[in-house]
Amino acid sequence: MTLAVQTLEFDYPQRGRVLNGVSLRVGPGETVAILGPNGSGKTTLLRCLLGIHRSYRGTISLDGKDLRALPRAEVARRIAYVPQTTTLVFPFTVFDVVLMGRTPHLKPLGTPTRRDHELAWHALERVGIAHLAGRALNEVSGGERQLALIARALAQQSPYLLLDEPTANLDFGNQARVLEIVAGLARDGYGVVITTHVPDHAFLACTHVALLKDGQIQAFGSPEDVLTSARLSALYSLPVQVATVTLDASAERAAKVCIPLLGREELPWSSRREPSGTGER
Ligand SMILES: Nc1ncnc2c1ncn2[C@@H]1O[C@H](COP(=O)(O)OP(=O)(O)OP(=O)(O)O)[C@@H](O)[C@H]1O
Repeated sequence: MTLAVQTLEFDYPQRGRVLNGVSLRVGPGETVAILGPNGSGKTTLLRCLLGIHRSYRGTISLDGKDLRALPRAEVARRIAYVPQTTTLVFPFTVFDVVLMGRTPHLKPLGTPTRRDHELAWHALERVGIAHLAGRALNEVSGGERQLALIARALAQQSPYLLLDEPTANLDFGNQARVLEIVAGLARDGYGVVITTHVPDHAFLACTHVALLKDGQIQAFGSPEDVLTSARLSALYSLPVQVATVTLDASAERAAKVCIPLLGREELPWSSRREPSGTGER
């Protein structure tokens, strides 16, 4: 049971090669963060994984089957997608939009059942916006809309979820809540892929991380192994320090944080740097 990408290449006709030799995989209980600069190919990769871009070379297999050989409805039942933004022409309510997540499970011309309604409510409650159910999606804030789109994907109950910058429009608290949801989904056995511009989020919520630059994977593995100062500095072309911050006086609880140095010699707050060769990455 995996969503596996092997030596993927993709070209846009006017742009040329955008993905080059990309390989990675996500299985149940795993969350892969794709990190990379603007324009490195993250959204294009997600679009290939969703079967939207089909003219790629290489292979994408979904639970052992070639993605391109699967009917679109089957792909939709197995992979849910949370886009960066959505604008709706019609004034659908938040609840309507979440209920649309059940569409791949409906019979042709079928209408949602009571169970579908229950699953939509459950998804709204899980992301903490049940109180917005009756509001028009176009009239809630950008962050609330993002949470509604995540709820729609949860209602879809697909074993794989792809989220394109799920924390982009969210305030600090909602970013943490979404990361908690993402980590919880993996614990519940989903396979999750997120794109993000925040390396710290990979430390906080992901089991794996893939670094993508100019359409090529620079490294793939656990955040602990992959997110080093050297790799992040090369990825973003600026000095980045990965530091370990202790969370209590006994230093038993610690977290890794990624800090762009912005020309500073010293880090801006007290932190425990790991010995050279292990933490000083
Ligand atoms: N429809 C398209 N036609 C032609 N070129 C495109 C198209 N969509 C994206 N590109 C180009 O492909 C490259 C990768 O774009 P993509 O959106 O996948 O990057 P990204 O890593 O998701 O970027 P960002 O972090 O800014 O969202 C960019 O150079 C972009 O300009």
